[in-house]
Amino acid sequence: MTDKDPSFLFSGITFNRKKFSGDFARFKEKKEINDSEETLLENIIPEVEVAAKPVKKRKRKASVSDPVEGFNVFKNSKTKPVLEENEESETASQGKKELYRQMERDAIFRKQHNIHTSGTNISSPLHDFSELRSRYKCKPYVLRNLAELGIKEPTPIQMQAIPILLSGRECFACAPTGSGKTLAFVVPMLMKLKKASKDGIRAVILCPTRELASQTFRECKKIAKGKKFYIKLMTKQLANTGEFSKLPCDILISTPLRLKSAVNKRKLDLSRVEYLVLDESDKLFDLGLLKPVDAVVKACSNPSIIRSLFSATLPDTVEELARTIMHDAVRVIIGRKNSASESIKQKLVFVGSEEGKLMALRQTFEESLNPPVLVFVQNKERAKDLYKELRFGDIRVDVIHSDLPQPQRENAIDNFRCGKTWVLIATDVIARGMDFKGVNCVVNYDFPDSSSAYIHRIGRSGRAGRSGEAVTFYTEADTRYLKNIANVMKASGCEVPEWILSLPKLKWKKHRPKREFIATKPQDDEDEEEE
Ligand SMILES: Nc1ncnc2c1ncn2[C@@H]1O[C@H](COP(=O)(O)OP(=O)(O)OP(=O)(O)O)[C@@H](O)[C@H]1O
Repeated sequence: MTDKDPSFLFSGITFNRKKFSGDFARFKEKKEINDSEETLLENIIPEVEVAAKPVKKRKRKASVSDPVEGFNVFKNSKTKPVLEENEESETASQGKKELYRQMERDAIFRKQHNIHTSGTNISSPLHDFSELRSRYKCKPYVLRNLAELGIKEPTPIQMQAIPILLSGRECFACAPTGSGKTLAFVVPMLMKLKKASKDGIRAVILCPTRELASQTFRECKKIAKGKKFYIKLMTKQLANTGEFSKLPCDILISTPLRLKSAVNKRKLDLSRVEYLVLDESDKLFDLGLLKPVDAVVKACSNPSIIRSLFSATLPDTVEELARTIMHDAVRVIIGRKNSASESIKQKLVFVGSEEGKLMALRQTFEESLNPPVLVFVQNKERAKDLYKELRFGDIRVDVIHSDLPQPQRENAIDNFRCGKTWVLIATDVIARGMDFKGVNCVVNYDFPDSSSAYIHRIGRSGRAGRSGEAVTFYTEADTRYLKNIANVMKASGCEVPEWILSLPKLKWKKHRPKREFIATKPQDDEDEEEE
């Protein structure tokens, strides 16, 4: 990027200050708050949360007005109303008392649902979807569609993220895999957009993979059913030939690369976008995708845009980066940050060497194969190799990786979804966000390259309150990295052998060792045959 074309994520946006003087003043004020790190940390991050940066914990005395976790956030907040009864009129003081009571009720409710928030003046959580109507005048079609999909009660992330987004606040949210994050941003987006319009693109959802983008597209359509919204998926064809200037589009769902290329090459205008969602945000902020994401964020230049970030894993580095682009954002964490879903039974299996894996997998399938099963490997070559080994057996097996043409990738997903395929061999291309109903078991044939990869992979099972199982093979070479996975397992309530927990702590970047070929016959035999 040139100096004239500064990175948005790192340098901030430049816009016409005169034209948007009102908005600029608003941002300037917030920027000043953000500039003071102490103010930010003191006011936004409550002591109960894992702070983005190490902060000295201030000792605080318990008081009667400080009954539950979370409530203190408001007490410490600089924007909080201060009760000074002598100076206040009776009515105003009554109003404030009621406000505090409401805050206290909210804090109790959040505690019951494991919702942790930080930020000031956070909207009360939803107890029930019917509140969308009573509190926010939601149109009946949303409630009707939710009911038709069998969705009765909001999940904790929906309870809190929906009212935050409806109140016009930015938000970064971290909630376990399969906990309903998609609807947590789709529902408020549709409600805020109100009705279809032909005035350019109004909302963008960025997803790291095409499969996830098309799944999110379908989810949006389901919730918008009966209402004539223009919801578009950025397909290859649309990116290459679409008439963007005439395209009516309320919500555009895309991967970053396709969207960036449409913006650059075909002059797609994102300057009117009012809502931007970065789904699987930590993946989007990975080095490989950061540039196109940055370009898209920059192209969405509307100063009143509301951005939100969602993921099941939110590393501190991503949070720090996110803070540089967000304005007065509310942070919502469900349960513990960066933890696996508690409904998954997790197991580690020692297989000795690479050769041992194939035997272990075959044995596992012989003993009990309870489809649908997902088997994750380290890369596409290994996915192809493992598929070759398994495809002639009795098991209905298929494979998905990024070398396959798009229609074949879609077929693999569809066949797995409808039960035609029992075992799907996959690379991490489908490790995030994909919602396969009722995956019974995830096998990590190859050890995941990070603890967040582990959390996302195994999170393809145990979704929406269902139970699931995850088996992770490890070899001698993987042993050094066991502890990180074991910590995730322990935090989600699984038993882990003590010796693993006492292994030395290792700073883990990416564990992607060169692995031997997957083959039934040892490589030496094959060489002999060739000779
Ligand atoms: N309130 C609800 N009640 C019941 N089921 C729900 C509810 N909200 C969403 N679901 C269902 O839960 C499943 C998982 O939802 P979703 O894919 O949004 O999870 P997620 O949190 O985004 O997971 P991931 O982190 O893996 O992307 C979906 O099948 C969805 O339809």
